[in-house]
Amino acid sequence: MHYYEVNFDGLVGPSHNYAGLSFGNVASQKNATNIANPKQAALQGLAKMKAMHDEGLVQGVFAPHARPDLRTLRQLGFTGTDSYILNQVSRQAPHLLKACYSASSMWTANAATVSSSSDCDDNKVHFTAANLANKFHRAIEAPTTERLLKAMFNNEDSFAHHSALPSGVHFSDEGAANHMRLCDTHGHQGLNLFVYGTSSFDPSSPKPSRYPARQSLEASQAIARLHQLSESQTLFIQQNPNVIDAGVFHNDVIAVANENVMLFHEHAFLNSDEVISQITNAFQGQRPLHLIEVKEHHVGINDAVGSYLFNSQLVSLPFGGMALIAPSECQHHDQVATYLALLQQADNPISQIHYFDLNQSMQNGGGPACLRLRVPLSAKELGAVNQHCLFSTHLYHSLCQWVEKHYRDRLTETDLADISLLNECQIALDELTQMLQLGSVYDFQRE
Ligand SMILES: N=C(N)NCCC[C@H](NC(=O)CCC(=O)O)C(=O)O
Repeated sequence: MHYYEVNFDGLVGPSHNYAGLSFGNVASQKNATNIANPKQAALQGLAKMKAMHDEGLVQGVFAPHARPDLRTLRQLGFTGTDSYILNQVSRQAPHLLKACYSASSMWTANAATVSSSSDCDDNKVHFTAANLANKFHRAIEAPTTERLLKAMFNNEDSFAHHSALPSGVHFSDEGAANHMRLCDTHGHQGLNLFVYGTSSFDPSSPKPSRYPARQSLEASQAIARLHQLSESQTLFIQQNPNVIDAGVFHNDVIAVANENVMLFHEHAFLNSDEVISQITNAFQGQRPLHLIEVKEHHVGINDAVGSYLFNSQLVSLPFGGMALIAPSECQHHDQVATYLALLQQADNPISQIHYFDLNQSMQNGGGPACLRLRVPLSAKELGAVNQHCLFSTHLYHSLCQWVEKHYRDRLTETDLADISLLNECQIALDELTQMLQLGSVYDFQRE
């Protein structure tokens, strides 16, 4: 049966802003005081989805979360009307208002870990929503993510949903951003690579010293168990703590894989030579494995973090070959652009490189690969997906009109206390859930 890799891109929410919330994510901290343009951010994301769809790939849309997260603010002791809560929190705890207003759910590579039915014992596609325990503004995402996933993949014969792992740092889990899969084609058994920052239970495990490790080994192990993955086809690989300290807060900032190709930086993993031989030995595919290592003298770690080269999407094209979907920052970085030109010429399946302007998301540390959740699906499973969440030219036009109608083109911290922003967000999202036929997934629709 034919299999597809469907990319479900996070639609940028109407409250997209820069709040400096992610310690260890260099871009988020650097741009903390920038003025955001939510309208442009959403349109940039939609342009990428449209281009992927036009390439002949199957593309999906992942709805944003409702912000501000009033349920969390009430849980933290704020009471009264919505407008009173906004007033109180903006005076007493502006950092909480920023956290509860973040549009961070746009980075759907962190929404969940997904396993192909070809890899799971029960032949279902498995989803575990990420608890995102390391950052408060992201740790509040899991309940809505779970609801959205169930509304999009609403079929018990094909899909198995798991709740987020226990909250707290021990099982800190950041989803698919730390998972790669190597295989012949999407429908074949894959080799699952879980990349973690450190172990929470083994004090001797190496750790970064400056920035936090956001993925724990024990979280990755729990997901492999929940998803019924074969032990021989699952590897747990430790990230190099030094690159975490250089701003590589997720593996997808330093490595990307698709089918039989993995593009990675020479410093991505701890004990890299050993990791490479483990991967080579465990890979069961028939096609040649292309492990493309980018050397420091070609692209230094800081240039990789600055350009987000490895946060490109690597996709198989319908008529053969692969395309690298890179942020335009790579095109404007001399050394990286030179490297990519060489990569395209070299003997490997990467035949095309496309650049996208995702600058609004990039300024918060979210490149092309952060903005999408990959879901490998057989033709039958694809038929079981909520079809209203699959991209089409018609949906593209409807979503662009919806963005034009509801989104602001300027948002700063002071706007967050304004009740009219809250109302605008709720009206927009209510309309969106009807367009995507998601049902009442948001708290404000359920109260
Ligand atoms: N690499 C992947 N897969 N995802 C990128 C996530 C970026 C996100 N940035 C933020 O949450 C910044 C929000 C702010 O500062 O306003 C984060 O650090 O979790």
